[in-house]
Amino acid sequence: MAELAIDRGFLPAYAKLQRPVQHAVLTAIDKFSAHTHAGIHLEKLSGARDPHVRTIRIDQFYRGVVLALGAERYALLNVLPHDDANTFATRRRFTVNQVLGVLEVRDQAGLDEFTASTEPSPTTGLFDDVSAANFERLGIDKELVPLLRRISTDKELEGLSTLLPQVQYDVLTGLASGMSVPEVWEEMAERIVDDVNPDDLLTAAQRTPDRIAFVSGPVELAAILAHPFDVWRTFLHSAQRDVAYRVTYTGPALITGSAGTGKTVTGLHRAVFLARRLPDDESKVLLTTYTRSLADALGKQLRLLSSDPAVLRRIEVVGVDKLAHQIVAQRRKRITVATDSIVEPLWEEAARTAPSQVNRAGVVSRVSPAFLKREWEQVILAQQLTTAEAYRDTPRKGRGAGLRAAQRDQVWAAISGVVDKLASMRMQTHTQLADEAAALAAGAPAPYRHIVVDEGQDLHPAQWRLLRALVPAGNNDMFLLADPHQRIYDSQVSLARLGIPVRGRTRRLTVNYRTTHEILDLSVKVLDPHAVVGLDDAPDSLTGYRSITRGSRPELSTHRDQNDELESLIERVGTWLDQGVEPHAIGVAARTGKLVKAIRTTLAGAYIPVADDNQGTDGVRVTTMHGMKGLEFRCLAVVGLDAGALPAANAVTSAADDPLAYRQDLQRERCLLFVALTRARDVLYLSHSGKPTNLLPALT
Ligand SMILES: Nc1ncnc2c1ncn2[C@@H]1O[C@H](COP(=O)(O)OP(=O)(O)OP(=O)(O)O)[C@@H](O)[C@H]1O
Repeated sequence: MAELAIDRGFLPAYAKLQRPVQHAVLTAIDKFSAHTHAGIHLEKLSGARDPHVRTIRIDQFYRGVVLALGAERYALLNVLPHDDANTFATRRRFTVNQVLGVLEVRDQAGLDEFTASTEPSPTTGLFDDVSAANFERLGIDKELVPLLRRISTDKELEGLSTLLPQVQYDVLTGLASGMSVPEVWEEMAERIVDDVNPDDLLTAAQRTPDRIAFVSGPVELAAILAHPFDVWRTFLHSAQRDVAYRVTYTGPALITGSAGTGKTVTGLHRAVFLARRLPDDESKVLLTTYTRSLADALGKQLRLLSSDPAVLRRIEVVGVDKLAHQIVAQRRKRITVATDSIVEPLWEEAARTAPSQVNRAGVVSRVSPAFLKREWEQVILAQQLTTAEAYRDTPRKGRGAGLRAAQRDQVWAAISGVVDKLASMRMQTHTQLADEAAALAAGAPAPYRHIVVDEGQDLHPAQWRLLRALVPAGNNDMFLLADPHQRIYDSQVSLARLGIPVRGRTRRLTVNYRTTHEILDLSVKVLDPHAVVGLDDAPDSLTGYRSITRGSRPELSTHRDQNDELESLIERVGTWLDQGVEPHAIGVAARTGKLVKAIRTTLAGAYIPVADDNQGTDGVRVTTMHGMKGLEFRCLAVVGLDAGALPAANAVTSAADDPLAYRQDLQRERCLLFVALTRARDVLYLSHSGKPTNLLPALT
């Protein structure tokens, strides 16, 4: 019986078809599976670049393009109107990558045209440093090398993006983005195979799950086609697949990768993979993340990925704060969480009444509320210090200028005042709850078999201690996803010191699936060029971080005052809506809650629907840059990018008071802007009134 596999490119093509054509496609697929080879009308094409390509009738206007893999197996590549299908089919050639043994497709006619229209580079070529032998080692075809020698700019290379086989293009963009040959090779190393047979397309296709899905039957096919836009459900990038589907990690694994590299997607696949392998008892996977709204989003995506009740029953999705709350609630009924609006005034009062300090240079300064709060969370709670003596002796790594013993006593007294007040009000912050929950969990049997953590870069040590206590140490215990470039709170965590050793089990994802090249280029320039330190205590660089799509350049709009700026925002959002962008696919971000409020009122006043979680209404999402974490939008406006607002004055220590803290605070503000900008998929609009922030690079 003939068997049909689905190519990745077929899904977006299917999504665009009218319902009756989609229906005809399903009928054709059904017939295909029911017939033997002899019974299927597969048409060979004259002039085809590849003898294995065929077309198949869908209806009187549409044809499917099919690749014969051998042994009565076929892959459905595309469905197009008759003439377009023929053009698509005749231009393409299918080969086997000489190093990875995977199936490759190239637009051979396009490559021929490109070669004919490109002059040899008169200046330095983009790949002058890469020898022919190294190209071969990285799986680049010999026949392509003369063409590559003609490429001298990123833009020219990009002209090849739709023509070259994807894996070879990935290698070339890696090299062009500054990765060395060994670094690119390292990324491929685990996937290299020895016995590549260039004529065996079937084996090659079976090795290419990021392109070709062999479908077990009509049920699986229907599940894939039910959400054709969510390609990630079926086709993971090979690097994502490698980490998500590895059978055994001999302990905690850390997956890093900057914004949009598919960490969440990879974590979801891992959770489902682990759940499927659990024995049929009460064993569970915990899938957790930083906030409740992120956990809700994870839950929704999880249900998109798997509808199997047995799998869903075994995966518990819950935000880490709620988790802590639940655990403490099992012990005592009355828990009152001290929210920011309760705690902030306490810190302000403590800072106002604390004695002023004199630093080593003799400069007198007052402690700020933010300093006290961070000192409590990042030193005292992080290290579980309970006495002034313990605090006096403790290292304050990463916390800026040193404090002498007398100063530490003053700081301790100020902080204790706040902690005592909270206790007298019988209230606890989320971090305190996590600390208590961690202690409770450590004394009880671990309830989960596996834990998957998304957005790990912002978790507090107390939250890590809690998670550590909830799963027994061993194979596949913890699967952690984090990006230190998106750290927007203060937690500087060393996993090793928290009993979560990831050495030898860290992997990095580098391909951004969300954001266009143009948006990513701008976003990366916002970050400090110095490498940041990851949760594994190692420097985390952005080498090789790249996008696979192109789009329009981000636009910076300048205004004389805020009213004018908001008027333009209304116009811009209105244009997006008129263009058919759905309200929920539009985001607006600002640095402060105050500006967010003003924007909401302005948009609502212009009859633009604004999302409101409290009321459960859908619409354009307007939120602070902090609230943007983990989200994404087709069109995004980031407004209020004024020098006076970003970096936010109250979030940055003065450089004169403490140069190290100043640098850290500035870095956090950069990360925050980076998080906001990288939420955009296709279009990014920026605006300011007054002097623009200097965190933003010049836009040309
Ligand atoms: N293999 C894939 N195929 C198609 N789309 C993908 C793939 N992997 C990720 N994506 C898409 O790219 C976008 C970013 O993915 P995801 O949110 O998982 O990245 P992330 O690394 O968690 O991002 P961030 O850290 O910025 O929140 C999503 O729209 C996702 O659906």
